[in-house]
Amino acid sequence: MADKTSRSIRYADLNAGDNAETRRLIDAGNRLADEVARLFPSQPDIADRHYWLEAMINHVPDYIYAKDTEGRFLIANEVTVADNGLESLQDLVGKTDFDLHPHEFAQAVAGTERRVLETGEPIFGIEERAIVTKGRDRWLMTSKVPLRSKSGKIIGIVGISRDITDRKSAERLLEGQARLLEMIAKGKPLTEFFNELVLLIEALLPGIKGSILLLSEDGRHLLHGAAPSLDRAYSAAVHALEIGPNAGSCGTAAWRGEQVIVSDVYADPLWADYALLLKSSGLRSCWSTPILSRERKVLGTFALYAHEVATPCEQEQELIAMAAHLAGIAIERKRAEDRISFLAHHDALTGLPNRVLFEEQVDGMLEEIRERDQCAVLAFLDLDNFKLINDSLGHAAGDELLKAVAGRMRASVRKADFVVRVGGDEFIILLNGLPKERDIVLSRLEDIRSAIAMPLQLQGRSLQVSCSMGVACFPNQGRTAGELLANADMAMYRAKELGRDNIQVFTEEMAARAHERLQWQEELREALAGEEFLLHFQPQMNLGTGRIFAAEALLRWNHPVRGIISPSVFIPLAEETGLIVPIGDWALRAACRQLKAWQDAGLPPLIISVNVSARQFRERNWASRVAEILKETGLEARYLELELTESLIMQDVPGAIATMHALEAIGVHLAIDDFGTGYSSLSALKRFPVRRLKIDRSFVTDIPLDADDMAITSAIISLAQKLGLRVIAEGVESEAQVEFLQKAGCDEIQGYFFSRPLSAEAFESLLSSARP
Ligand SMILES: Nc1nc2c(ncn2[C@@H]2O[C@H](COP(=O)(O)O[C@H]3[C@@H](O)[C@H](n4cnc5c(=O)[nH]c(N)nc54)O[C@@H]3COP(=O)(O)O)[C@@H](O)[C@H]2O)c(=O)[nH]1
Repeated sequence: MADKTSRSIRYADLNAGDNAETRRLIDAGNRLADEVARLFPSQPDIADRHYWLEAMINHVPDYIYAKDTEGRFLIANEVTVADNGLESLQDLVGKTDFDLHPHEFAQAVAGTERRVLETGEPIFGIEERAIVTKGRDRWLMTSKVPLRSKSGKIIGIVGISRDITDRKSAERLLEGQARLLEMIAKGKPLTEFFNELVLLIEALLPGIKGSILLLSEDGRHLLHGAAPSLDRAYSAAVHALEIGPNAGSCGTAAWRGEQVIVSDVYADPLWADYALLLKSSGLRSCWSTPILSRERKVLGTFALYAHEVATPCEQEQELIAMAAHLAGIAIERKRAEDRISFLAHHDALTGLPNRVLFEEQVDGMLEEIRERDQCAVLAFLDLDNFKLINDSLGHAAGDELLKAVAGRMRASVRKADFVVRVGGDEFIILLNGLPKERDIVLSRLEDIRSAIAMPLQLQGRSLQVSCSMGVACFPNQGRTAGELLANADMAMYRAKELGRDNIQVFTEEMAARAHERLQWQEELREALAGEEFLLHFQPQMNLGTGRIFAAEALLRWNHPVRGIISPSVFIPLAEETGLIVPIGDWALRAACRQLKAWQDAGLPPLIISVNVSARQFRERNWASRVAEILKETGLEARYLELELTESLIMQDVPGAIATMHALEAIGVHLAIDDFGTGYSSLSALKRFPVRRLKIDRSFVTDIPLDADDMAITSAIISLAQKLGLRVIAEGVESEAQVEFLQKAGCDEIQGYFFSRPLSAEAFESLLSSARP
């Protein structure tokens, strides 16, 4: 039983039996009872009270102290003594903060205390920095009150300070993280971000130094990222370090893809080749952690260096993990941004800069060239017949061709030159810093053209592609990028006009022609709106019966000032602008309406033949448009024949065949115009649902003088006969030609020999007079 007669409650006599656990409890209880009796005697005296007080303040983990009016320590608890690096209270008493701490810090403390002494007002809960615990920088939350004598006179201050370093660190970490995340969100440069990150970790782990290294694109080397506090010479020596199984902490961490802790670089074999590099910095241990992507690919390393032989504690490991994670996010984000920016400024297929990048940089480049008083050349380049290759070999082959050509262009120019893919098969080349001699400039461009024209293998075939180039020189033929581009474009247009596969340098004459072309285009638009177009009709005659069986509708432009204009002048312009589509529709509608009117007027039955341009024919659902026009005009489809040129069909044979079948289904007849000029193969010809071949005028013109033309014409006629097609010769002007054609077995003729194209009224009279 417990002894309740004294203040000391003892359990000494309690019988614990054989139970060891119970024995231990009884012993602990007795020890506690002895301690309580010692601390709280039944009759405490002054000395006891003093002792209690001292025991109490020594149990408190906060710093408690009193100082006189001169800032000298009078008394302090044990933790204050110890954390100031002293053995006993006697060592502290009489000393001031100036004796213990750096001047700047002591002055700040003295200032606060002076305020308390002078005002007599206490100060509660201020935050102040302190250097305690063997020189470690701490944060304290301090309250100071005046110390008064019994008479109420202020004789010093009493202070109590709580170490809030951990809380401050957590706050600083949070603030730092927020700042870093903001930097990522704002897309700040990576070096700036890395420096901030390393400095934050260094601030949280005093004495520790950090570094970030980035894995090179080839994945073999580590490149300098940031090391704001490390020796520059060391950072320089580490830059481009090859990663490997024994390449220090960082090289090995990047190689293994896992953390490598080297507590003593002088003793660890991983550092055998590198420890000397650290010698002058006094660093001893290095802990490196790989920075990983979301797919856990190594992007770089985050390393901490300490001056002692050490391994990271739990808190340090947490900070390392956080830093490596944030660095990973920043790197990935930057790479994604770079990729987006690259895609926005480059052509995805060829990797060449695109027009956006060109426009962003060209003015700056021209400015530099101007400052250096040099010349430059801007070439606008277009591949010849690219569409034909694309359509005949397919888009994949077209893409391959573009990539190959882009590579050849890039390889033919210097690094400082600019090769841009504008779109499709169009490119811009800007050659910098050239001499003024025209011959040298042209020979450089000829080299590029030759490089492009070298044979290349595409889908197992050997191909050669030519290009047309228009050139404008800076500064004489354009002082701004816009002027140069416009002038080079005009020169390129001229190169195309001259049969492609050549280079043309801009001249003022080209500008004048272009200006004129623009004016024509504008007038064409007005012509369509102002109903300035009309049709003439040229009869087609059956050689066997001598009867007019058809009329070809031929477009004319009745210009208010220039008078009647031939379609050979305006059709190419209309093709270029796309105006040929509405103009062609107009011609088709007008031709159908006219024939229907003649039919209604009781004229002999006739076929109306209408020319179709490539652009019109490629229009989506063009066949349905033809059907609509027939419906609208009331003409039966069987009276309409559409003339498609051979070259139009050959641009896209499968597409053309599909549209031809759609037209055939409506009931419209088809003829191949200009036959013999478009290289259609016999096998292709067999697949075209056409009724008539029209021998091109160029073969008829020199009959009967040219034996070759006669041979070709005969061959076309017999080919048509074998394929069961009717054949008509155009451009027939003489009796000799008629005789030859008749003998060769040609079915029909059209030409000035019989009649020139006539106005509707004149044609109507001709038809009426030819009535049987
Ligand atoms: N897409 C469209 N093209 C059209 C349309 N209307 C005409 N055209 C094409 O314009 C080219 C020039 O036509 P045009 O100046 O009318 O010349 C035609 C005849 O006048 C000419 N011809 C006829 N007989 C003779 C001749 O004996 N000698 C000679 N020197 N020329 C002659 O040939 C032109 C008809 O050619 P074709 O169409 O190939 O039968 C011309 O390419 C027209 O096709 C239109 O509405 N849409």
